[in-house]
Amino acid sequence: MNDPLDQALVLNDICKTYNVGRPNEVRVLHDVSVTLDRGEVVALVAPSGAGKSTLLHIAGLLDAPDTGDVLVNGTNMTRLGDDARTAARRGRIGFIYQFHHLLPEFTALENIVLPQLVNGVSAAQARDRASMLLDRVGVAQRADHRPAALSGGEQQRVAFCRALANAPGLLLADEPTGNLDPTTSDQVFGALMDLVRETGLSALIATHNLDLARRMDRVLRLEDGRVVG
Ligand SMILES: Nc1ncnc2c1ncn2[C@@H]1O[C@H](COP(=O)(O)OP(=O)(O)OP(=O)(O)O)[C@@H](O)[C@H]1O
Repeated sequence: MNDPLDQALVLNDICKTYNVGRPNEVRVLHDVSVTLDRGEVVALVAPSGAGKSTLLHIAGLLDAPDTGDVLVNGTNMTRLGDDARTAARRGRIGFIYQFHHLLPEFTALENIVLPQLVNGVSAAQARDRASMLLDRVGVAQRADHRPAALSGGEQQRVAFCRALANAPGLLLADEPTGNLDPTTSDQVFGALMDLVRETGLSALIATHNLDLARRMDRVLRLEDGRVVG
């Protein structure tokens, strides 16, 4: 039996239904179980509407399952109160969306500094880490630009850095390059994978792009709210 501490993420028999008891009830996830070992990078491939975003939100503690358990680094998050769950989300999990969601009034650097300040890191340390991350993804020269002055690929690279700002053990990404043209998507995805591998992160990355999926350790398929392989 595996040591639970070797598992970055365990989803056990997750069920989720929206609008329970109403005519528009949608059963989205049916007994979904997923395990990610530490350092493993897994692609989540699913047709539109299959429940991929719902699953990522539950794994990222942004939404709660109706039944089932979510364990991050061996800690059962479903049993925690709201404050402890928020702290765990901030410190242990990085999230990347299809759209960057950077704060428009702050520079690239400041967007990566802010989540660290919220997590209690000193301003000097936070700036050092933000600079280091921007350098790793090749946008150090854009540190003082606001998001509107960056290209789509640069914005998404900055969003990767923000997700890694607090050195989480687990990265969750929902179509992280889905908003970019194919060439840029390929380059930006390469930068993300380099960063993930260098930092030894575990990651669950949803994508419709099978070429990108093949660059990960394993592909998990979700259909009609069930894991099919
Ligand atoms: N808050 C909600 N209330 C009601 N139904 C919802 C809600 N969120 C999602 N759904 C429904 O649940 C199903 C799964 O949605 P989800 O967003 O998880 O799919 P997805 O696989 O990520 O799709 P896509 O690839 O198109 O983003 C869809 O039928 C959707 O309409």
